[in-house]
Amino acid sequence: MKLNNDPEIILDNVSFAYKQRNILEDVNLQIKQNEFASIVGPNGGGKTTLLKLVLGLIKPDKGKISIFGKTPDQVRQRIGYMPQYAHLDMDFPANVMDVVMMGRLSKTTLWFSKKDRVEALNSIAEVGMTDFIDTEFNELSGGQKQRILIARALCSRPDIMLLDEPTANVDLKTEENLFAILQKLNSNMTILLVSHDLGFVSKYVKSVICVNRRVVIHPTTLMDGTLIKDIYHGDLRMVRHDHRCSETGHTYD
Ligand SMILES: Nc1ncnc2c1ncn2[C@@H]1O[C@H](COP(=O)(O)OP(=O)(O)OP(=O)(O)O)[C@@H](O)[C@H]1O
Repeated sequence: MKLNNDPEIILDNVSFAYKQRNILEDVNLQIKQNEFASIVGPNGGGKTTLLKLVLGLIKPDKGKISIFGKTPDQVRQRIGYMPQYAHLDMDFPANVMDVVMMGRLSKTTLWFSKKDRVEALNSIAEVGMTDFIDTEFNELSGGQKQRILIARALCSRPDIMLLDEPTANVDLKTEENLFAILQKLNSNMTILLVSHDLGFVSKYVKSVICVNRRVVIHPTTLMDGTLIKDIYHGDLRMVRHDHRCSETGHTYD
């Protein structure tokens, strides 16, 4: 696979406000192909808002967003999205296959093709859930639901995957399994993932985007200490914070 060194996602001086309340201000961000970045920051800091801007669900008040050199709307089909689990209303009967097939719905056709079904089955296999194809979504455990939601985002075969807290409410073992799935996918797609953890992230994460009205990108440092591994039960990377992320923005020590 040939890597393109030009940034895939560019946010150029982007600001966004809800009802005149500034949520994101002067955001400059460049994400390259095959990046695996974790988006961290305090509650209400603007992480989901950042994902929605990249998806084109909301538009910047100021500045420009370019993805593969186009607007988010123009490349929407190339982006997979897994929304925050807590925001998902799945209070209707649907089995695993139905839920994953929703990821193949397009604006142009109202029916599914054989290819749609094959892609859905492949995505379910990729997250290790083939045995659950006919199971009701609501009967799955939290971790199994998260896997199926990843499969739903995956089955449109996106070049970029946006995931909003995919490991919320799952135990550490399940979290590790989900990250292992994402690492495999990262070999041919760019991954941006909102995470609740501020100090440590999975060893697969290459950089950390810190969002608190303003946005700063950090490198990650591989942890090889057994103590941290014992405490967190997994291989982790530490976020190198050489500044403070505060309400008023980012100040350097
Ligand atoms: N549709 C909306 N209308 C008005 N305000 C909104 C709307 N959606 C989000 N907000 C506000 O924008 C701010 C940023 O919200 P956002 O969901 O981006 O934060 P977040 O960093 O993802 O938070 P969390 O960690 O709690 O999920 C919050 O103060 C929130 O109340």
